[in-house]
Amino acid sequence: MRDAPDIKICGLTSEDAVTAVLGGGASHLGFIFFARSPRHVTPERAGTLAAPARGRALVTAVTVDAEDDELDRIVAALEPDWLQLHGRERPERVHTVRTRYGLPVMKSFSIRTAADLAAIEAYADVADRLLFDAKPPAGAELPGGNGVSFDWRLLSVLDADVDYMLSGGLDSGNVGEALRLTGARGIDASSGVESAPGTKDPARIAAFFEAVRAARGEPLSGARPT
Ligand SMILES: O=C(O)c1ccccc1N[C@@H]1O[C@H](COP(=O)(O)O)[C@@H](O)[C@H]1O
Repeated sequence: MRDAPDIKICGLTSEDAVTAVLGGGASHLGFIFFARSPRHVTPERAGTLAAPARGRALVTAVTVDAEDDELDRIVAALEPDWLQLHGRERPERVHTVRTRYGLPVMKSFSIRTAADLAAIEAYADVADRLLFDAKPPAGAELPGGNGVSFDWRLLSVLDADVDYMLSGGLDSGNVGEALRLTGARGIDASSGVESAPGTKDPARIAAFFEAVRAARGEPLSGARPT
């Protein structure tokens, strides 16, 4: 059996959500720094929310084409373990960010067709991990967090050693299929575990973790030994 996937729950804005995500066994927590997002938090608020995660899960700062001064503030206040670059950052910029902060960088790619995967080659030496998200729908305000999926079978052309997280519209109803169809070493969910944009739902979070366990044939947390 494949190793258990990393599980990142992104866009956390409340203590209750952080508790639910840590209780489920997440490997990564994500905080969004993008003013137009309903999940946007200040660096200071993210730092407070992240406190219980230290030593239990990796804290990820999600930014979109952020300049150095914004990244400086985020890194100082949050002390993230990872930086997720979810904009149009070129390979040179990814390299600069990684070097400036000495942190691992996850670079996102917007996927709709097979041709969209061509972009990843240029990032092979500068990104520590890739993240595949669906291309935002026309007119979308956000570059991510839109709750839409892409055709996961497109990823079958990737070499087995490509380390990526899969995101885009994942929820408890489809994550099992996503794991079955892809070689994702990590999965990332945001709007699929919310009751409304920006409001994480502890029951949906718990259902997401249960669905991952079920897909892997692991005992469910509610199951009692007989
Ligand atoms: O969630 C947001 O609001 C967001 C804003 C700006 C950049 C990225 C954002 N979210 C990322 O989008 C993907 C997929 O989210 P979803 O599950 O489809 O809602 C995830 O990696 C988030 O980190």
